[in-house]
Amino acid sequence: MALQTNWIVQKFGGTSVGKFPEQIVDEIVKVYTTQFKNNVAVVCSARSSDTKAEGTTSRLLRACDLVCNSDPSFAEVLQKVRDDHISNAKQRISNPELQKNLIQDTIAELDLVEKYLNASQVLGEVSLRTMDLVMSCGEKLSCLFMAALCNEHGVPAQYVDLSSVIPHDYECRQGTLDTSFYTFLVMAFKEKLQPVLDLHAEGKPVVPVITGFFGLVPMGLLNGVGRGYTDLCAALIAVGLNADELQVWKEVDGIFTADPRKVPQARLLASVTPEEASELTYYGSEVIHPFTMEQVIRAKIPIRIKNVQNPRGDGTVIYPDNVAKKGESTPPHPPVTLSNSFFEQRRRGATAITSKSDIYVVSIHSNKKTLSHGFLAQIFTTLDKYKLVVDLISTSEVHVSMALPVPDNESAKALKKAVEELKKLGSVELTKKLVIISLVGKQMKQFIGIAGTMFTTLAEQGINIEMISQGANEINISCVIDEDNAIKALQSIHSKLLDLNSEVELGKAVNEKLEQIKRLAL
Ligand SMILES: Nc1ncnc2c1ncn2[C@@H]1O[C@H](COP(=O)(O)OP(=O)(O)O)[C@@H](O)[C@H]1O
Ligand SMILES: N[C@@H](CC(=O)OP(=O)(O)O)C(=O)O
Repeated sequence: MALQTNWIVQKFGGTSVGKFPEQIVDEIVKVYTTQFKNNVAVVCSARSSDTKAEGTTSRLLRACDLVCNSDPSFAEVLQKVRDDHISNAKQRISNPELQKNLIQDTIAELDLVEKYLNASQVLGEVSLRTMDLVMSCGEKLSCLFMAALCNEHGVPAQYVDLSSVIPHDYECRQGTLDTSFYTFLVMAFKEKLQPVLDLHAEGKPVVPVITGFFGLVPMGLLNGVGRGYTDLCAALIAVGLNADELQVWKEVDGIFTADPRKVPQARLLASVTPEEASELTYYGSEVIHPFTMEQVIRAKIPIRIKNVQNPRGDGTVIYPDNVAKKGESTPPHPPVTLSNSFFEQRRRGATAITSKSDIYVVSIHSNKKTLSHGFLAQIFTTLDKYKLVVDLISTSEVHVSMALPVPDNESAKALKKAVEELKKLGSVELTKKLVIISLVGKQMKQFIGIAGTMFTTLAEQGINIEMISQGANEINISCVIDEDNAIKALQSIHSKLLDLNSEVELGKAVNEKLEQIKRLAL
């Protein structure tokens, strides 16, 4: 039935490569290649030995910032990256030949970065292109190391560098990240992987260890895609290889009904739809880069989120609930071919709850009697000028409230300037230290009273609501509250709408109907 290629793409994040490289090789890559007989392609992000904020990509970007400010201490930051990678190589690679080559390659890559940054210092600027070149070093070093570790541990592996797949003149020809660009990338990746595919065809399988950095993107990778770009890279490789599954390995068992660090009762979800995964990521639960989904879903490739520290766990599958599986031309026709898990999925009202911190609310009260035409346009032009994005908005006749993420000093300064300009339109009120609480679920629109329960629960807890908004796609109900109440809000709403018992009660009537259909189908 299904057109299986036996290829599985496994993406490992920076902290996993930093903390658990041996487990990745021995308990994951080796198990999938030798025990499950899969063809495995590995994609890695830049190493973070502890947190992402202190990881290699963050350090390389900090070095770029220092150069921009004519601060020569960028060399010290680069030295940290150098020391970290060399000591890691010495500690973890014992084969003298492999270790020597790894250290040589590591030094060569970092020397190159130093050259770029020295030149930038002379020029007094770091161009987007240079920033991408510098950033690519993180994934190169990480993959050089992981390829060496695989070989040392008896898994034949080959380093594959995608950092130069985009031709220099590409920007002139295209300029945006559109479907044609993605199609081009998929073809370019396939070409780059052809030698590996040839080895497989000759019966000499080798695991490609592929840089999660994929070249000098039009507008720069940070501008165009943002941090977390390796997820997208892995997705495009999965499409290129027509993989059976894209596995995104993290340090959490999968997607939970809430952040398990904040809500101890949170449950692991067997599956979520791509829309739900996107909303959860956007509203604070860093699950997967949102651009990833579109690519693999088009190619009907399921994404599975799994835990590096618990490789035998099932994880969470991200897959549309209305699309046929790979190899099937149409979706499975209900109810006969539907599995139990499908029914399980149908039962719930809300799927998960998430919170996004560092939110400010800007409220503008127009000085005209009614909203004049152009009022909203003026507001958004001002916000756009200062590169500020709006997460939620609610309007009344003469009033507009907007929730904006202000995660750093730079955006706080930009907002201050924007507020000064907005004062020309009316009175402006700014409220800080807020969070957005979002309830996400594709089935929510079929349930009456979920929003009611959410807001009554907050009222019962004595939590004041600054702003309410329901996403136009009806899979998200959000509100803004004081940040001090975030955990209380998450836990109390979870207990009313997402704990196993509450869910059973809420969905009782629907469940009975589904059981009836199921019985009829058997
Ligand atoms: N709904 C959720 N399900 C799972 N994890 C979540 C959720 N919301 C927030 N998180 C948090 O997201 C983090 C993602 O895991 P991690 O492997 O650390 O990410 P990365 O690989 O991107 O660095 C976890 O620390 C987890 O606590
Ligand atoms: N190194 C990049 C790419 C990435 O995807 O990272 P991670 O997979 O660790 O989120 C970053 O930090 O943005």
